[in-house]
Parts: sequence; C-alpha cells; structure tokens
Amino acid sequence: MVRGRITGLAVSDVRFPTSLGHHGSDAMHPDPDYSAAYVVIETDARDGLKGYGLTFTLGKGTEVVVCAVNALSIHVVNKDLEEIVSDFRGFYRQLTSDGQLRWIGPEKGAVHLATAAVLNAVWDLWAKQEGKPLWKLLVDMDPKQLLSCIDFRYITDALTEEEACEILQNGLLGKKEREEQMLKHGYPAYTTSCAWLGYPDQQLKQLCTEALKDGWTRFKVKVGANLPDDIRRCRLIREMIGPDKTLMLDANQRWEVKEAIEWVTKLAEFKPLWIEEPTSPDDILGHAAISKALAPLGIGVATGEQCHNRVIFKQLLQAKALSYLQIDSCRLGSVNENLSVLLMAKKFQIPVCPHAGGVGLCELVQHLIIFDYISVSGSLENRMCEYVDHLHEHFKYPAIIKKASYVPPQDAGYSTEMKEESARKYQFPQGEVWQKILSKP
Ligand SMILES: C[C@H](O)[C@@H](O)CC(=O)C(=O)O
Ligand SMILES: [Mg+2]
Repeated sequence: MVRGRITGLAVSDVRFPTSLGHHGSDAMHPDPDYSAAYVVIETDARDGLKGYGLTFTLGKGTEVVVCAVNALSIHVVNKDLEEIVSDFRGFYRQLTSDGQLRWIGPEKGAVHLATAAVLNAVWDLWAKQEGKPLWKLLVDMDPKQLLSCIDFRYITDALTEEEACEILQNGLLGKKEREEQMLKHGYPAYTTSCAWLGYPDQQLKQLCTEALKDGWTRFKVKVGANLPDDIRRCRLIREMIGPDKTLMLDANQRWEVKEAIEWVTKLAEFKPLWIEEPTSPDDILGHAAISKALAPLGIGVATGEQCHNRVIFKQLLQAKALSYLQIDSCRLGSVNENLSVLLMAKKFQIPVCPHAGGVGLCELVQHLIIFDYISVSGSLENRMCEYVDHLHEHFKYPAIIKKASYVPPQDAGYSTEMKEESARKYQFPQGEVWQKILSKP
C-alpha cells in the first residue's frame, strides 16, 4: 500500500577520489572522480521510510546537477506518493516537460541527470513501501500498470503502446520459471575493473590473474588513446584469458568514424566481441557506418551509456547502428524511460548489456536487467551486465557477485541507499575526506 505526502527533498554532492588510483579511467576521461548527486526524499507517513536516488557524475559538474535537482523539487515536494505512482507517466511528463526547465534539456544534459536522480529516489521509496526489491516490484506488476509508467511520446513510430503491451503479455509465459532461474543462478556479468586505461601493465596482469581465479570469463579493455599501447594491452589480456573467453573493447567516443573502422580493424586479431562507443554518442549514422564496416570481422558495436534519452536509442535501433544496447540507470529518466528502451530493444531483437561503470550503477542496473530477463526479453543469449569492483562498500545494500553473476537483491528498494557515514565523509567539499585532500599543498 503506497502512502504519504512528500515533505522534503534533500540533495548532496558526494565525490570519491577515484582519480588518485586511475580507477574508471578511459581514453576520454583520464581522471574521473566517481561521484553522485545524491537525493533523499522524506514523507509524512509514519513508517519512517525514505527514498534514496542518485545520478552518476565524474566530479566537477556534480554541483550543476545538484542545482538542477533543486530546480525540479517544486514538482515533487507536497505530492502524495499515491498520486505520483497512480499516474507515473503523467508525473514523468511533468518533470521532463516543465515549460521553462525543458529549455535547458529537453530530456538531456544536467537537467535529465537530475530527473534520473529524483525519480530513482521515488522508485526506491515505492519499492520500500511495498517491501520488495525493485526488480520484484516490476516483475509483479501487470502489463497495464507497467505501461502506465512509460511516456511513449516521440517513440510511437518505432513502438506503439499496443505493441509494448503485446510484448509484456507474451512475457508472462514462463515468467515464474525465469524468476526461479534468476534466484538460483543470478544474471551473467562481465568485468571492466582489470583494464582501465590508466592502469600499468603490471596492475592489469595482477587484476586479470585474480579475476580469472574468481571465475570471470568476460573482460572489457579500455582502448583508443594510442594504437601500439592498445595492441600490447589487448595481446596481454588475450594471452592471459585464452582464446575461448570473451573480450570487449571500449573507446569512450575517442574516434572519427573512419578512424574507428581503421583502428578496430587493427585490433581484430584479438577477437573482440564488440567495440563500445567508437565515436560521438550523438552520431547515429556514424555508428551505423561503423557497424556495417565491422560486421564482416565479427565485431559488433555497443553503445548507450551516454545516450541522452529514448529517442536516441530509437534511432540507433532504426538505423541498425548497434548490436548491443547499453542502458544506464542514471542517465535515462530512471526506471520509467529505461522500460521504454527495454521494450524497443525487444522489438528490434537487440540484446541489452547494461552499462555499470560508475558509482552505484551496478547496484541500480542489476534490478532493471533482472526484470528484463524475467518479464521482457526472456533470453540470456549474447547478454551480460557490466560489473566494476569499486566503491560497493559505501552502499547499505551492495551488489553481490557469485560465480561471475549478479545475485538478485533481496532487500526492499532500489539498492540506492549509501551508508550515512560515507555520504557525510565524501560530501564535496566539506566532508572530512575532501578537507584532507584539498588542504594538501
Ligand atoms: C568514466 C567511466 O569510468 C567510463 O569509462 C565507464 C565506461 O565507459 C564503462 O564502464 O563502460
Ligand atoms: Mg563504456
């Protein structure tokens, strides 16, 4: 039973100094400090439950997203939770279509990241009030209720509400068995944490050795800054993992279209499954050209972590520009917008392999992909969810990996809640961790 009027929304700037160890580094982001605009919403319900939400940032600029969250709060505070979730499509539309705020979007950039943070908090609170992990809340909803959370504006030329309904109806078949399977075996994952671009070869070797011992079979390597370095690093990893394990490459938007094709062709001998973000995330036709050129080499294109919204995903699908679709729990407008993308991916028969390289992203996106398997895609073929082994210790309900698979969360909510002490210590710039760093000459 959903209850309470939202009485407060607080947002803070939480930053982890990951750049000090080159964690998360890639060809375009050499020094990320994994950060979050972190939202807490409270209600007047007597249960004392709070909703926690976040969106992922890289350090600088988190303060801009914090501002945008504050600008959105007028649409949230004083609303009844029941009123929100009974017309979630309307509420999503209200947040994303404010007649003035939309000018600094629409549905993109800082204001859309802020929308994600706010709505993630709402979903967390809803799931907590229902006493279910978010994936289970979604799995237990009937198709009509799921559809009522989705804004179909701008995508009906690719997916109508009727088609989405049919997909969800078909997904009812075998749902119970798939849920049991998830609970028993978990959702398959791959690791990116061995091969960030700033890691020296020695560290890469050591992490890869440990990952192999832990049972990992799928590895992603950062590339794109320097071809001889890429060749050396890919050779090193491929030799360590052997011919049968899976290797993926990620260029984080470094190349021109032609350059991407030439560069990846030179890395083809290492048999990568995909090249991720070869060029600008906005260049749909560029991705299509790269996909076409690399298909004969057996290399697919993956993208999505910096796709602004469902409209870009729609066009990528329509243009046959990608072979692997990477949803992101904190860049799209929360669960609501991700639902529409999962349904479009199903219609276009493109496997979803979520992005999770950031703080909190593994915690959140595991819910979406477990739901996807149980209720939408019904398939694990060519599918896996990213895992990075950083900063989980700061979360109250951290993601759990067993045998290189995500174990479905059992605690109620969206796994978004940080430990109070972590959120305080890492608050920027006043938290004690930053005070220490910033006081150094
Ligand atoms: C800056 C982030 O760490 C980015 O490199 C993550 C990413 O591209 C991925 O996980 O994929
Ligand atoms: Mg990536």
